[in-house]
Amino acid sequence: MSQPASSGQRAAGEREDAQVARLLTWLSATAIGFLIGIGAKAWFAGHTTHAWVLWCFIGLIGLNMLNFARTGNRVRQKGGLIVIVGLLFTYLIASGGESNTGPLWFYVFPPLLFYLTDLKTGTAVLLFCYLVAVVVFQFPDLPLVAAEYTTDFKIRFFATLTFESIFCFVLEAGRLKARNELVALAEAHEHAARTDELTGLSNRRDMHNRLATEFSRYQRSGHHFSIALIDLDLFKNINDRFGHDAGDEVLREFAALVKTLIRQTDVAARWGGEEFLVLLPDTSVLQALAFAERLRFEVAGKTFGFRSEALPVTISAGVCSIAKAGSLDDLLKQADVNLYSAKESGRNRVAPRVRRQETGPTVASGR
Ligand SMILES: Nc1nc2c(ncn2[C@@H]2O[C@H](COP(=O)(O)OP(=O)(O)OP(=O)(O)O)[C@@H](O)[C@H]2O)c(=O)[nH]1
Repeated sequence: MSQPASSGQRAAGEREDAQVARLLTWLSATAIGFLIGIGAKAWFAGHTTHAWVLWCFIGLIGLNMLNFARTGNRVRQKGGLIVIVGLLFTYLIASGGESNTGPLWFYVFPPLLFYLTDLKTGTAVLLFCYLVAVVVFQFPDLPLVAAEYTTDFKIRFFATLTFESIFCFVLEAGRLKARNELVALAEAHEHAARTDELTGLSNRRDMHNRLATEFSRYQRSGHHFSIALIDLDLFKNINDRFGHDAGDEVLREFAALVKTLIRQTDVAARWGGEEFLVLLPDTSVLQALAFAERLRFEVAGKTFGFRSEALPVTISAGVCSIAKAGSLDDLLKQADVNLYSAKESGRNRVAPRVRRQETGPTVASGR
């Protein structure tokens, strides 16, 4: 039986995606604002080259935003922003920025990095940036390196940055753990909301949703589907003679048997009490009758046991195809009428018009 992909996980992923998209836009816009301001300050202080370099970064961020608006590729947008910010910080460390305060901007990097990437990538990029910073600090004579820092500053810079990085790593790891636990919890709740506890099959609510989906598909594309409404015969007797636990065991065993007989695309649900409904997509009424008859035959031939007692179990089934019904309600009603007729004609049979055979499953005719 096919289960839909977890919507808990999907919803969490979509929410996070939208959140990251908002954050990226906000960050890019804020970075542009800062760069305009700091560039202007540098310009009026007479550091025109510094101002132009900062404004060039505005162009890069703008291009990155435009590229995202055009392609919608969020991964590339994230990667682009990280590379641009990394280059900007490298420039600020190498140039010293204004009054050698450039490296201070580096503190923005760790939280941004861990939020935008996973922990492994974030750590790897951060270590690479550390390496760049070490090279710039240790080799002030390198081309494009204009700043020199005191040993005291370097030690404090690395110590505080390392502390901040570890702190961000731990916080992000905690956030991810809590997020994963929440998603798992949401999934468990979602699963419980659509599953019958006793049999592990879909419950009535889930089946209603699946029927509605299948009906829309039928209306859209004309794909037929059928249903088989199945009821365990004289189930009350089993409860009365062998006890409620024995009855429960029969329901579980029957559900397990159904699971082995249906296709991946079929869905079996406990419709209520000792009644089950199987949804058979892309299945004609003849094929559905063949399935129901096979199930009936297997149940009649199977030994249901409870505490060394063999329990007499048979089923009756009413089958109907959407081709014979105008609506879902009508489909369910007709299946119910057919089930009733199967019961009326002596139980352990499939309706409509299936020839009873104890030697093997055979469908006499369809509707
Ligand atoms: N053990 C157990 N019994 C249940 C469960 N749900 C419903 N039942 C029992 O199923 C029985 C259904 O009995 P009836 O509706 O009289 O039907 P039946 O005995 O199967 O007779 P027919 O349907 O006419 O063949 C009742 O005794 C319910 O208590 C369940 O979850 N576990």
